[in-house]
Amino acid sequence: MDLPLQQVLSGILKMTDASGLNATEIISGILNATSSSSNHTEGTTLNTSLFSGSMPANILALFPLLFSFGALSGWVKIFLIGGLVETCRRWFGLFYENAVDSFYMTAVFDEDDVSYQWMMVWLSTQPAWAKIRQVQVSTDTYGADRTAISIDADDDEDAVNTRKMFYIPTPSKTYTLWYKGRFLTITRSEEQGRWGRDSKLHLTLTTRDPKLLAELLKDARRAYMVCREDKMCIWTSDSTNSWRQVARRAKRSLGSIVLDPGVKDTIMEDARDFLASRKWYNERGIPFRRGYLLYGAPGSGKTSLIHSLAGELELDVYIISLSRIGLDDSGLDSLINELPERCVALMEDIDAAFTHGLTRELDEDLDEKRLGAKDDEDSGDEPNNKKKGQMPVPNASRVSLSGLLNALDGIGAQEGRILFATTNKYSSLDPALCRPGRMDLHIEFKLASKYQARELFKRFYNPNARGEEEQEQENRKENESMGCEKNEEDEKSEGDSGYNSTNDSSSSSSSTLSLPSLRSSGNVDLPKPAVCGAMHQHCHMHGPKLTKRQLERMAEEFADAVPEREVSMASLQGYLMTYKIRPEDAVKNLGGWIEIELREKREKERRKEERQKRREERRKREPNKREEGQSEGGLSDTHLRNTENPRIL
Ligand SMILES: Nc1ncnc2c1ncn2[C@@H]1O[C@H](COP(=O)(O)OP(=O)(O)OP(=O)(O)O)[C@@H](O)[C@H]1O
Repeated sequence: MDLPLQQVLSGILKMTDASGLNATEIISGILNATSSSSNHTEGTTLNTSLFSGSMPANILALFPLLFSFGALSGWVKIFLIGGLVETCRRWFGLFYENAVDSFYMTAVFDEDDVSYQWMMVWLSTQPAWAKIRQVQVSTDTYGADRTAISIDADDDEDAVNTRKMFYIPTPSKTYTLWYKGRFLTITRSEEQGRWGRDSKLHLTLTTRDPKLLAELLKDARRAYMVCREDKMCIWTSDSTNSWRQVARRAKRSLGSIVLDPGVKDTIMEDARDFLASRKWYNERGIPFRRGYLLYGAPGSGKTSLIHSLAGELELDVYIISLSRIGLDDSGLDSLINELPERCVALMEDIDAAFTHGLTRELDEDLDEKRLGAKDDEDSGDEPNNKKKGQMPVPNASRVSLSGLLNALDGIGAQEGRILFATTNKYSSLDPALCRPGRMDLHIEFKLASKYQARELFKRFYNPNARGEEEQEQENRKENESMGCEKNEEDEKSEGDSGYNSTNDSSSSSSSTLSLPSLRSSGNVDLPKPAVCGAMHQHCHMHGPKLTKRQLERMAEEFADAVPEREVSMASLQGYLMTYKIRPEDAVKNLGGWIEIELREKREKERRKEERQKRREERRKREPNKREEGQSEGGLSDTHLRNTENPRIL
């Protein structure tokens, strides 16, 4: 008989002694049962012998024992003792864990959360991090210029031309640091998540004081804000309807956007006032949300202004692309619900989602192609682009108007967000979309005025100059606070145009001209847009330094030649780009350029009118056919003036 069997039998003997049963009988029964197999298999275990071959009859003898009263009490004792031991073990484990935990604070940071980025940036500011010996190299900036240690820190030229590289914690490795005299460990883990690899940071801080962790988080947030203070983050939604940071841009100064006097200030003040009025809204039970509708001519600065305002208000921009393939009502709803509390949500070309789900340009192209094909058909000619002309318009967006309306002010719509929507087709928007509560402030952007042209010129050749509006404001403030007028010297110090100014401090007050590296021949052909690329190579060169008076004079001449509300600010800027360092030529050649622009514009308008006429005629011929491209969402042609009281600037 092998050892395990002996142990079992002796155990049974002990148990039965206590219960007074005949143990010998039981044992002999078991021995009989095992004898047949153990005879020819030395060392067979109890299990194999009991359940092999012809034994079932003998094994049955065990059952009366197992269920007999005396044996049962033995089993109960075993269970009780076992249970007691296990409970003690668990209690001890729990106690030990709690005892140990009371000396630590732990926190987990998920990669999707911005706090993960705070920690990564904070880590990079730690002197100990510079000495680490095992790292992962990454080109991800985690929303700030510096996460972990930048390898390119001393090699700026290289870093400008290529993507920067960073040291980040290796997954599963634990790093130890000190924070305010406390021991801190950081471990980064990577797991396969539902949509790809999920990264987490696990932090353990040896302290019993929860405030220390809060302090660390505050420090981390501060480090992050300092790191990105002149930057703003752009977020878009991915195919899973989650927000992803896609870019980090330098903030654009509000002064670089030239609008008619008062417009910028009105929007800025309104937005600032809104952000500071949470309590006011709560007290009155008004949803704490604000919507701005920027409409008007293309290239008039709508998008630029939004980005600039967001930068000024230190808010990130969340772009909601209504025409994104795969986005439907529920996706839009969840996107809007997931917006952070303080942010700028941007819906560009809000009309496009309900017409074709395509960009305006593509719309017009397709319209033209379709009409071209149709006209060819009408005239009996074989259309060259018949296939293209008959190309079905892909309707990528599945967002309905009611879905958008619900998402904008439904129960789940995020509080504290500022919504900016832009459109070039104001009149085609549904009044419900534009009503106060959804779009509270409507701002029209027109083609360039003479005032804008003049300010743009000044800005272009002296980016550091303050605009007329800013200057006036500043003067007003100064006069108010000091009660004195600006002296002559101050005036002079602004004499330098600053255009391509060097670091030489003397230059800031000088009013001399530095020789332009590239002089125009005086009679330059108007460069076509294609030439712009070639001109770029000169942008690092120095242009003339203009005195304030020269700049004013040129700007005035420039503005005189720009017809009121005929060309866009974007095209004016494009024109100036071809004269980056030749302001005089820009003024001289403007007349010719304007002529061409106006001719092209008239031509476009004429074509548009013709198209419109053809459409009308077709409609008359086929009255029952719904006009192509009209959306299912059914945007109303009713003009907004019928809506409640939107504030229109
Ligand atoms: N008012 C302006 N002041 C300064 N720059 C302007 C202004 N308007 C347009 N620009 C310049 O023109 C370019 C295009 O401007 P932006 O994209 O903001 O126009 P938009 O009105 O949003 O056009 P769209 O309606 O086609 O989207 C930008 O590079 C911007 O610098």
